Order: sequence, then C-alpha cells, then structure tokens
Amino acid sequence: GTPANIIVGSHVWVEDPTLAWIDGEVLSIKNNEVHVQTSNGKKVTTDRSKVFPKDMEAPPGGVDDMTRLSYLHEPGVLQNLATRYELNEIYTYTGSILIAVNPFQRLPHLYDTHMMEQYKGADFGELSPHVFAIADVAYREMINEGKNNSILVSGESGAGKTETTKMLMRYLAHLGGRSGVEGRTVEQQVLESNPVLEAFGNAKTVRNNNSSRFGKFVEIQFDKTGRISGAAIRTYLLERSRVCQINTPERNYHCFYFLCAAPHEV
Ligand SMILES: Nc1ncnc2c1ncn2[C@@H]1O[C@H](COP(=O)(O)OP(=O)(O)OP(=O)(O)O)[C@@H](O)[C@H]1O
Repeated sequence: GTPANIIVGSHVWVEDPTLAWIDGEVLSIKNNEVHVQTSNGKKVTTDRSKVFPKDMEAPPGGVDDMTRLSYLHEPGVLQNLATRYELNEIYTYTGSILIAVNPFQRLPHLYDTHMMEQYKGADFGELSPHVFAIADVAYREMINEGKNNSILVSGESGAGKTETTKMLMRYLAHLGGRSGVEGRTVEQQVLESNPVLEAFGNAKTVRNNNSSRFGKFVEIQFDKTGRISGAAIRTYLLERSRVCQINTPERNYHCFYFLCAAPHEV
C-alpha cells in the first residue's frame, strides 16, 4: 500500500535502473508525484507508491534477524543483506529461515570443527546466523520429538544450494558420527558420494561452474541414540539433453572431462 509517512524531507528509497535501489531525500510532493534528491546526486521523479521509507536508525552493521527491521520492504531487506555481506556476514535470519548470500570465496574459518562445536546444542538465535544452527535445530527436534525432519534448501542457479547442502551434511555427520568404528563410516560414505554424484550430474553453465543439473533428496537415518545408521540419496530429473547437446560456453557433465584427463592406464 501507499506509505502514509512520506513527507518533504523524508529519507526514502527509490528504484534505480543500475543499483536496484538508491536512497535519497524527498524534495517535494505534488499529488502522487514525488521528487527525490538521490544520494548519488540525481533528481528523480516517481510515483508515490514506488517510494519507500528508509530507516535512519538502522544499526550500521545491519541486523542479524530481518524481523527486527523497522521496514520489511524490498529495499530494506536488500540493504540489510548488502550491509552484512560487506562485513563478510553471509548469513541472516528471517525468523527461523536462514538466508545465505553466496560469498564466492572460500571462508574456511566459517566451517571448521571449532565452529561446529560452538553451534552444537546452542539455543537458536544465541549465536550468529549460520547453516549449522539450522542443522542443529533440525537434529535436536528430531531427537526430542522422535520424528523425521527436513531441511529445504532453495534458490536460483548459482545461489549456493549445493555448497550449503554439503555443509548441512557435514554438520549432521559431525553430530551423529561414530568415532573409533572400523572401516569407513556411513557418514564418511555419504560425504564421499558428493564428488561422484557431481561428476555425473554437474556441469559448467553460464551461471555456475558447478551447476547441479538434477534434483537431490538426501536422507540421513539416525538410530534412537542420534547416531547415523544409514543414508539414501534419491536423484530427480537429470538434464539428459546435455549429454548430446551443449551450447558454448557451457560444458558437458564433469565425468567426460575427467575421463579424457585420466592417465592411460586407468
Ligand atoms: N558457502 C559458500 N562458501 C564458499 N563458496 C560458495 C558458498 N556457496 C556457494 N559458493 C560458490 O558458489 C558456487 C555455486 O554454488 P552452488 O553450486 O552451491 O550453487 P547452486 O545453488 O547449487 O546452483 P545450481 O542450481 O546451478 O546447482 C560454488 O561452486 C562455490 O564456488
């Protein structure tokens, strides 16, 4: 709806063709036309319904749960995510949902054993937003309620679903793993299945160098004590057309290049 609190002098967000949103100050309002002086020195005239109030009291580092934003509109949400991203904070909550912004760089400190130990059993929301916190809640609820639990990872191509899923699996393997078991454990085998599945089902696309061209349902089974007892991976809808038809600069499935690069004796 139309925000009622836009007056001359208000700090606002308006759409920008390149930046998506730009902040500015309202110079004048005539009927439904709002004139805005933007912070990058432009004057913009736009419809009142396309002007959104800017929270001037927002903390400089953003908020780690978006439900705490004064204004839950698109520019407010994006500004918060961008502010946090600048500080390498790639995770943000919206209530119990975790939003991950692809860092496009390795952040090993974020996923090491020390970090896993910190999230183990910590109350949700007590520590910074993290994919481990989501896995921890899912695991704990499963144990406490004795029921199956699911974690849905969604996003556009290249958003980071595959990487996020691997982190979830690593954390669950950490929680439910057995130490001192002879041979390779179930959780090791589950984690080791990733490179094989990716070889046959992932390919370079224009949007992602390691794009999963199939859907995946990973089931990890736990016994009553919370230890991993088994696992199943179901795959869906592999993009089969890619095997015989690819458009440059995209590539075929990784396995073909692995085969060509393999030494002769293999
Ligand atoms: N948490 C992360 N840390 C470091 N790099 C990441 C992370 N998430 C994503 N990336 C980088 O982004 C790339 C694309 O991510 P990913 O393959 O997970 O996307 P996706 O959502 O699964 O895409 P698709 O739908 O095409 O399979 C990864 O290969 C990796 O380089």
